[in-house]
Amino acid sequence: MAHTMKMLRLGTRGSPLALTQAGLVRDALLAAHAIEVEIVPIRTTGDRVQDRALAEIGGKALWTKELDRALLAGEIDAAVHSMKDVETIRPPAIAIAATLPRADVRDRLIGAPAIEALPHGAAIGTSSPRRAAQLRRLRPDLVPVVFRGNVDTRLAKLATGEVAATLLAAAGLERLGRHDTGVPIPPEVMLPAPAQGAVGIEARADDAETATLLAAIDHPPTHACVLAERALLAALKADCHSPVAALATLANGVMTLAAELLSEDGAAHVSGEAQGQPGDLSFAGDLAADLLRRAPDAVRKLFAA
Ligand SMILES: NCc1[nH]cc(CCC(=O)O)c1CC(=O)O
Repeated sequence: MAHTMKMLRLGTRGSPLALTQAGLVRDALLAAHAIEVEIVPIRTTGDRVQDRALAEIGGKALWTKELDRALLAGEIDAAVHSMKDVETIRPPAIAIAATLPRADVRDRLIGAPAIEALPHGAAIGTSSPRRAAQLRRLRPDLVPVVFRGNVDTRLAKLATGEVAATLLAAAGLERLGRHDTGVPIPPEVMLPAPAQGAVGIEARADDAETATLLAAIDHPPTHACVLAERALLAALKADCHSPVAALATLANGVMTLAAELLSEDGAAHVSGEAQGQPGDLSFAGDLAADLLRRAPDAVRKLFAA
């Protein structure tokens, strides 16, 4: 053999969804380059701790810490993430090198045909402060209960009748082949989490070779929208445990960023929208400041602490 092909080691969490997403990244890389790709599953804190609400653990970097360590130690060349689980502030030595095209951004309700159709006082399985607050804004009688585990675990728990319904991201359900599970909730009714539906690939900031390989599979519109949603989070000093929703969309080169902040019980909320150019995300920070200015106290105290 004259040549050994370049081998790119791709770190990922080990859940079925994470492995599926890593497979999408591998397939895209193999289609773009004559390289080999090895998928390296890594167990994260978030995978180990299944019995408490993540927000309760209060831990940071639940899904990324171990992958960050492996990346910085050179055990892997890149890490695949659901971007909505990635901390707002990343280590300076790690860069978001690419994002795949975004999937369906909506949440799906599973267990009832519509939020209005849920029985009075129904228990809804979710550990997402955003989903719990949005549900209670629409239906203050509903009772969110802690619901953890990967997508299959949650669907199995729902089947036991422990809760009347649950909400899951359409993106994850689609990627797992569950095309008929649940009904999509329009973003006008329930704005999704920042970066929902976007798969990102991170690499070491000083690794130019990997950056070049990943640039070939980047989807710039998705990348720009994810950066805008993350810029809003940064300006709010929020993270994936904050009751905040945000969605950026691009049309004719103009980006529109919609956002909503809620109190934990959804009784207080504020929402707004801003437009700008994808090359200058200052409008995201301006929107954050405007929302905080207009927010009721019960909302403001959760942000920009
Ligand atoms: N927090 C868990 C998580 N992280 C990413 C997804 C789904 C895929 C995505 O939104 O990109 C999910 C499950 C869910 O919210 O239903």
